[in-house]
Amino acid sequence: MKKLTDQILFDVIKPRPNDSFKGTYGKVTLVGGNRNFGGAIIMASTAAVCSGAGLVTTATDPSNSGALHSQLPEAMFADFNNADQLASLVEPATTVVVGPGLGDDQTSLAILKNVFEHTNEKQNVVIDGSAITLMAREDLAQPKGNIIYTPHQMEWQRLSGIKIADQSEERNREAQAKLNATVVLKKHHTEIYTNDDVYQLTIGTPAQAVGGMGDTLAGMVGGFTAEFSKTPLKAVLAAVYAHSAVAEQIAKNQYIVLPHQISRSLPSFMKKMESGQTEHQIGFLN
Ligand SMILES: NC(=O)C1=CN([C@@H]2O[C@H](COP(=O)(O)OP(=O)(O)OC[C@H]3O[C@@H](n4cnc5c(N)ncnc54)[C@H](O)[C@@H]3O)[C@@H](O)[C@H]2O)[C@@H](O)CC1
Ligand SMILES: Nc1ncnc2c1ncn2[C@@H]1O[C@H](COP(=O)(O)OP(=O)(O)O)[C@@H](O)[C@H]1O
Ligand SMILES: [Mg+2]
Repeated sequence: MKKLTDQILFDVIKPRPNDSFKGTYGKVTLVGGNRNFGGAIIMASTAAVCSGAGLVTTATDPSNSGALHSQLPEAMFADFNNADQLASLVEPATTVVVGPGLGDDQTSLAILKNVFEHTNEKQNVVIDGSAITLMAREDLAQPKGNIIYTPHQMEWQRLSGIKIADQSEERNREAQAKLNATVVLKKHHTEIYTNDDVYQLTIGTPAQAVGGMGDTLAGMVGGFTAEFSKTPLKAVLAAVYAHSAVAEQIAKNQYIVLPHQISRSLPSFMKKMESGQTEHQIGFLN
């Protein structure tokens, strides 16, 4: 297993070219947030915006529109029940993020199927939370695209059939190979399984063990893969590393880290990273 270091941040986060505009930094369409879990898709969307994605659209239950607009005016809203509109937002996206707070009822399933029918090989498709649970339960085929799963251990058990206690590197590798997808297996010291290698995060803190932390990671993976689209795997690794690096900094002064605090710290964190300073050399929050 290769240990991730802060080098991945410097490899990926570079100064932005002067001759660029929002279109340079990709489009992210996020799908999720039923009536009960609106917070999940708002946290994911916040992470995508704060990561620097050029354009972010959130397809969610209409009851979340007011909260989304007031929390995150940078994001556009769409009703995820409008099948044609949803399809038209999935098709042009650089990255689609589906699952945070989607829920697992029949409406959630219909929305997920619609998303899966409209992705294409050129896109990154981040499959998180309820979308993983639904795929496993309903035995849905994997959609087209560069697929990135972001399961916690129970979601990985559902998807791979490997019980949490049996989730060894060898067994996880076998399951990843069958999927032919990137798997970000979230836990303390998250592991990332890819077609070529297995990476391990060696940072991160139990102060991150709060609801919404994974929703935020899914949005960051969405934002980074859209913004740094020429190197999608490195973008995933950098997102995973940055998520915990920022959390560690915040946890120096806090017992727990609120997920949205990570997102809101990203612009200043990424500014420091573009100049090649390590997060240990600088107090980026100061
Ligand atoms: N504010 C919100 O709207 C929130 C919405 N959420 C959404 O709620 C939906 C359900 O997700 P949940 O993960 O809560 O529920 P799940 O039922 O999918 O998973 C939780 C179950 O897995 C078990 N488990 C075992 N190992 C675990 C591990 N390493 N990490 C987490 N759980 C582990 C837990 O004990 C629990 O029984 C998702 O769509 C998610 O995005 C959650 O993210 C919480 C916050
Ligand atoms: N003890 C821990 N140490 C480091 N990271 C943790 C710890 N507990 C949880 N996390 C991180 O928090 C996130 C939890 O994701 P998830 O369970 O999907 O949360 P949610 O669905 O509530 O947003 C993952 O990124 C995981 O790695
Ligand atoms: Mg989750």
